[in-house]
Amino acid sequence: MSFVTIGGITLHHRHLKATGNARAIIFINSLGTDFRIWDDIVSALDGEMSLLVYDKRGHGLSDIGEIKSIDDHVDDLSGLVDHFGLKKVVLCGLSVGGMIAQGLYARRPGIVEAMILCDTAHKIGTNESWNTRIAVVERKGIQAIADGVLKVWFTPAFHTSRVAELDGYWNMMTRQALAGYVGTCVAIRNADFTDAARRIEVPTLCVVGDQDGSTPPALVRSLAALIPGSRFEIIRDAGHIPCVEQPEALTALIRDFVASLAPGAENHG
Ligand SMILES: O=C(O)CC1=CCC(=O)O1
Repeated sequence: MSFVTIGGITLHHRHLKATGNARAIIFINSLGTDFRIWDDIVSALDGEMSLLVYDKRGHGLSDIGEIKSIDDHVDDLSGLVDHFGLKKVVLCGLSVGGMIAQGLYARRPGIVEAMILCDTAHKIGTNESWNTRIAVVERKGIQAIADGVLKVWFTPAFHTSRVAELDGYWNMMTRQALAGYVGTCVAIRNADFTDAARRIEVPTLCVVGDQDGSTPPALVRSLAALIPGSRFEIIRDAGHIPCVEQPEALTALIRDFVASLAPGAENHG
C-alpha cells in the first residue's frame, strides 16, 4: 500500500509507471467508492501508460480532512501531479471525479493534455436532491440510501447476475466515512462547471453508460455539447460505473482516445 501526505492530507494511491514512450493517466473515483473501481482498467492498461489511481479525500484509506467544495479535492489532485513530477497528464474522472478533473483543468490548464469525463456533468443533481440525501445519511447512515444508489450504479442485469459483486459494492459504499461522504455531497451540490466547460480547449471524451440513472446519456451529451470539439460515446449495458460493469468497452475507448492524441506529450509518467 502506498501513501503520501500532501497539504496535511494523507492520500492512499497506486502508481504504475510504464517504461518508454508512455502517457500518464490519472483516474479519479466517484462518490462512495475507492480506487478499486478502476482495477480492471488498470490491469488492462498496465504497461501501456503510466497509471495513477488514488482515494480522494474522505474515501477509502485517505484522510477525511475537510471537504467544503470541489476545490478541496482539486487541491489533492493538483498536489499529486506535482508529487509525481508529472508535466502533462490525461485525466479520467468518474462522476464527481469528472468534476474534480474539470476543476483541475480550470485551475491549471497547462498540465492537462486531455480529459476522459465518464458519467459526469457540468452540474449533477439539484440542491433539493442533494439536501434530501444529506439529511437522510446524516440521520440514518449511508446504508439507508445504499440500495437505491446501487440501482443507479448498476443495470438490472448486473443486479441479477453479479450478486456477490453487488454485495461487495454495497459494502464499499456503506463503509465510506460519513463526513467524507456528506462533504462530497455538499461539494457536488454547490459545483457548477457550465461556464468552465465552455472554456475547455483540450481533447475531451465524454462517455456514459446507456442505463446511467445518475448522469443519464442526455445530461452527459449536454456536457459534451458545451465542450468545443469534444467526443461523445455511449457504453451499452452499463449504469453509472462502466469501469466496473463494462471495463473492456471503457478500456477500448480510453485506448482509442489516447491513441488519437497528438504525439509529443509522452514520457511524463
Ligand atoms: O451516488 C450516486 O448517486 C452517483 C453519483 C453522483 C455523483 C457521484 O460521484 O456519484
